[in-house]
Amino acid sequence: MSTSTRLPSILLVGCGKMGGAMLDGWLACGLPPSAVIDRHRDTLPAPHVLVPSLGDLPASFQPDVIVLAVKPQKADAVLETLARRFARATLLSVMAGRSIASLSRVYSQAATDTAPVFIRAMPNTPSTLGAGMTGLYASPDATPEQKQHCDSLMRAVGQTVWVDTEQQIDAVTGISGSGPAYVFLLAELLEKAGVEQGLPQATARTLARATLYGAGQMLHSLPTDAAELRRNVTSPGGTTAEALGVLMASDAWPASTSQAVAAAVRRAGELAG
Ligand SMILES: NC(=O)C1=CN([C@@H]2O[C@H](COP(=O)(O)OP(=O)(O)OC[C@H]3O[C@@H](n4cnc5c(N)ncnc54)[C@H](O)[C@@H]3O)[C@@H](O)[C@H]2O)C=CC1
Ligand SMILES: O=C(O)[C@@H]1CCC=N1
Repeated sequence: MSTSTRLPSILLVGCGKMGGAMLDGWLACGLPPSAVIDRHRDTLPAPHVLVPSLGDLPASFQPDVIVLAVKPQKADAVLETLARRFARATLLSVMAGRSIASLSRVYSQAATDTAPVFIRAMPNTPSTLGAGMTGLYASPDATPEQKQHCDSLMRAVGQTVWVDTEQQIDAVTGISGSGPAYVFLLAELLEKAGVEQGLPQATARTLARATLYGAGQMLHSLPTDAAELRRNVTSPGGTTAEALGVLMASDAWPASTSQAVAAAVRRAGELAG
């Protein structure tokens, strides 16, 4: 997905699976001169700058937005060095769980006279193909321009929704942040079941992947409720009804999906810091 809005310049701290997925999308959308800090990233096209640590950044570099994409447990060391270099900054955190209160506390304790503004985003890895889904929450002191900068970054790699409370970002994490993993697990399990039913592995793999792709395309393109799309596949007395009788038993998918999402949300709360 491209965007006609000019993207802000960024300093991306952490370019692993999620940071890298977003960066791929931003580079494809004409990111203005920006910088990335990650020892494990090999290359970055000019005019962007790749450095192993903050101390290696050109002294004059001043990004519009600092994107935090390290593991939540690594955030404190990163924030302490950032606070000493960027007293006033817009920081977009994609870290699961870490609360704005905890991030602000670390920032303000690391240096005097800081005034950071934190915005939280919970993206997902389909961002690498421009098919991401990101939930955003801004601290009350964020300006419309700061929110617009962050929204345009995330819209450059997919869709965005803003939520009203910070707690809702944890729910977003349980649904769409972690959600691609649930779908990939379904692909694995369908492939395995196909092999159990006598199909060659490559055939089972193609069937599983193409089915998830086709069903995903229908969900994406049609306004129809998912329940109606499901009913359209389900002939009375037919094969799907038999399968759904197993999957829709109250102790099967309805229970396990709620429990799985609740477990993810609970873990996000534990990472708040
Ligand atoms: N992987 C996913 O699907 C999603 C991840 N997130 C969040 O994104 C963040 C990163 O997760 P992943 O990309 O999966 O982890 P990752 O381990 O793939 O990436 C983290 C990167 O941070 C780098 N790093 C570590 N310390 C650093 C430092 N001091 N300065 C600069 N770079 C440093 C590492 O070299 C690594 O490349 C996490 O906070 C996670 O909660 C959010 C949404 C989805
Ligand atoms: O597993 C995690 O903690 C991160 C956040 C959402 C997806 N991956």
